[in-house]
Amino acid sequence: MKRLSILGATGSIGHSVRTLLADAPGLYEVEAVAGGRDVAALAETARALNARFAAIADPAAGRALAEALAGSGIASGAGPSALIEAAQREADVVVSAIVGVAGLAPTVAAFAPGRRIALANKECLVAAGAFFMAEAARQGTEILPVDSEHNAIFQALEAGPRKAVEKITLTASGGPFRLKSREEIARALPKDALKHPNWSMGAKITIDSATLMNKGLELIEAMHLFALPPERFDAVVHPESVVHGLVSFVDGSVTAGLAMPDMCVPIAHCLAFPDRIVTSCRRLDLVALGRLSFEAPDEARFPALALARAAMAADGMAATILNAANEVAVAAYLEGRIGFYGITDTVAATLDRINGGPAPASVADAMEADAQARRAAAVLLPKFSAKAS
Ligand SMILES: NC(=O)C1=CN([C@@H]2O[C@H](COP(=O)(O)OP(=O)(O)OC[C@H]3O[C@@H](n4cnc5c(N)ncnc54)[C@H](OP(=O)(O)O)[C@@H]3O)[C@@H](O)[C@H]2O)C=CC1
Ligand SMILES: CC(=O)[C@@H](O)[C@H](O)COP(=O)(O)O
Ligand SMILES: [Mn+2]
Repeated sequence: MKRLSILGATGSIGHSVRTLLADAPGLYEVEAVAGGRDVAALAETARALNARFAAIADPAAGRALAEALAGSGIASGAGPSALIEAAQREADVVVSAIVGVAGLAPTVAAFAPGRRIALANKECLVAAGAFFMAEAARQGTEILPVDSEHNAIFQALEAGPRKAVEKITLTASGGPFRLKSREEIARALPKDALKHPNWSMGAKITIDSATLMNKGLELIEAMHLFALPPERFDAVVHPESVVHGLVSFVDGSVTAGLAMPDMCVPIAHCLAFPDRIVTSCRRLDLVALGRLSFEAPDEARFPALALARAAMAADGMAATILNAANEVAVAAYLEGRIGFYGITDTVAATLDRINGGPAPASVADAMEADAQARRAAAVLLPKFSAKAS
């Protein structure tokens, strides 16, 4: 039986992977699972999946994890070295689903000849995309996109040669504030921003969807995954989240990936590719849906898109800075320390403050730029504390 390891096993993506493993018993046995701080959830996951090894990022949680796994025969470890061990243990496929740039080092550590990375963590590609893709190719590691839009595009691209691709379009739900005024959005509380209209996801990506930064990050992610220049990528708002991505070819043909908004679908594709497995994922019923609608994103109410596009076009570490500042600002917003527009204000101010530099050529480069941006963003945050602009 093939082996699977799951980095970020206790999160939203991790749960969808569990659903699929239950749908397809006998497809994979689980080698390693890794999580951040939640010992009880990680121990429960490791036991349920009968994993051989469990790693927790919190260095102080090692003893608690070992105790929670006592009698199970599951080995465990804590801290950065344990995460690397989880990533490097023998496995055919590694699911990369840690949230944030924290996933970069373990994901790169998982690269190995002939191995597949089922990549959910988009921040890896935003922070260090050129290095990440080149290193995967150098090591003979296959990168398959789990992110719903990129997975749809990956499948749609099979319809023609890369040189015949005119444009790639990602869809955006528009988030919970699609129909709200700028004034209403400025007052939005985390509890409102966390109500995604279509997807149930972790907190960080859900806030990114509300600002539309998620789509900005995804444009950068797509540029690295599909190796086309920035101007070939576009985003369109599609409130139903049924069409996930489209590929326009030079002859006027357009291929698209459709599915109900259920991460089970792209994950199933990544786990089975090039085969297909029978799943319990939600099925698409066009008649029941009735209509699919599309509109242009409003970049005035959602400034994140323009910030991400500028970082995408700038060759260098702008996207690394953007990602780090966004992570800091989203955490501050969730803690009630800044207003909703404080997120994009912090990102813009951090990008203004740091004078660029070359694109990261290693994980260490990326983490150094990330740390520099976090320090700058932390200094800038108080400027936006009372200002629900
Ligand atoms: N959810 C979705 O539908 C989609 C998610 N993605 C991407 O997938 C990634 C995961 O998203 P999602 O599952 O929603 O996030 P969640 O917040 O639900 O889960 C995050 C996971 O990462 C772990 N984690 C957090 N911090 C660290 C750390 N410092 N070191 C190691 N592990 C850590 C968490 O552990 P713990 O539980 O202990 O905190 C948890 O297992 C993100 O990059 C997101 O953008 C992409 C497309 C769709
Ligand atoms: C499920 C998935 O892939 C998310 O990235 C999703 O796209 C978020 O929704 P938005 O389209 O609102 O950003
Ligand atoms: Mn997505």
